[in-house]
Amino acid sequence: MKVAYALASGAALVGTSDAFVAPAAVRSPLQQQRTSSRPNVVMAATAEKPATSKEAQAVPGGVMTLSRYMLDQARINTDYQDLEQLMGSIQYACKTIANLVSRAGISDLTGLQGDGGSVNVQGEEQKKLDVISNDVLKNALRSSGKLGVIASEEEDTPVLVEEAFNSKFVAVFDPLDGSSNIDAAISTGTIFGIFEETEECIVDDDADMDEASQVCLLNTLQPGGSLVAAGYCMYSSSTILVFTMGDGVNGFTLDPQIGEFVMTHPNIQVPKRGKIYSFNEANSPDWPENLQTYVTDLKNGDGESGEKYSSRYIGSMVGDVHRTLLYGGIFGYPGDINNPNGKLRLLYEGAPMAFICEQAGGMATTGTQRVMDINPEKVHQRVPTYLGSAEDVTELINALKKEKAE
Ligand SMILES: O=P(O)(O)OC[C@H]1O[C@](O)(COP(=O)(O)O)[C@@H](O)[C@@H]1O
Repeated sequence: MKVAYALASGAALVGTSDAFVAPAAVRSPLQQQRTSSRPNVVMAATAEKPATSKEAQAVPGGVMTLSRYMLDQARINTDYQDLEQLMGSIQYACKTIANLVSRAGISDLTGLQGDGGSVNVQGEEQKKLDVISNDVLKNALRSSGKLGVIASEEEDTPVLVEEAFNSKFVAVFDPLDGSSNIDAAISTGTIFGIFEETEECIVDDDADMDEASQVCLLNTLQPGGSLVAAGYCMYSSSTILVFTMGDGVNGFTLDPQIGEFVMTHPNIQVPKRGKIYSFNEANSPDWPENLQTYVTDLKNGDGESGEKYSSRYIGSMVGDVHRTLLYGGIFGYPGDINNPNGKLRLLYEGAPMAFICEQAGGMATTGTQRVMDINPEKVHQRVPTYLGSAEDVTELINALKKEKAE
């Protein structure tokens, strides 16, 4: 029996120190049974005394691999068994994409897809690796048998997974985020979000398939607050997979020697405040004046902390968010006079990253509301996104409330 549910928009933020926890009333069965499932080492970790990478890795008889971590979760809490299998497919896909990305220049995988290039539904030129990564992830997710519907940046519309009707999950993903950087071998990444399928998507044998598939396709349009898992895999000097299942955030580094993701970043906690801002300032002339003032103040040390901030911007959301989670500060892609909703896509960029950031003790906002509270209307809709340290994001929200120059 599956339970259809939706996150009550406007649910109050509970407890800023630890990651946001949806009020019990609106947590899915999978979300409700989470508290008791972290391995002791990670449980013992605190912001003050986080478990060292060595401690987190060291488990009886070897290292804490992602596979082992998920097996532990599924043993502790049977509701994780389906997610354990799904994460198996996701990590396989990320290892494959990591290998393709690292050999792109060697195996002629740089450059645009097809002769004369091809564009996706958003009019963006597709890189060869955009298309290949999309296929790798789609096939891996399909083979899990756990997915009914998938939505991808590289697919015009959500795709129904015929062979998995009566499945359990919906996956949304950006197979190769920051692909504009791929030919320069600068960090890129895969972003994914997992929702539970809603009741309406259970299809009886004699159901009208077209109607059913329409309903199922709509299943992808769920708010971030309904995510049951989200993560990213960064392809950079190391390949690091960071994810949450709604009870904290853990990071695993791909050890090429054993071909396994090994836990290296247990219980990631984003610092309460940072000293780095990360925006594409080339767009600043088109930004709202109060945002321009906010960034100028950070530069001059005229912000709340009185610290002079530094600027870092890779132009790959995964790279910029990963650094922000570890070092603190604020990353954003604001709306501006030309693009009121900015550039980042809500469903497979904004919402999954917001879930991870909140689970790590940070915040994620559009400037006026939690990114996680937005009910998507379109699969590829964009959303202004600011995320990072709680004190930095709060300062930004207050700055955006300020009227034109006082
Ligand atoms: O070049 P810009 O305009 O600063 O945009 C960079 C942003 O666009 C993105 O590359 C968009 O993602 P895709 O590469 O998946 O289309 C983000 O990763 C990044 O944060």
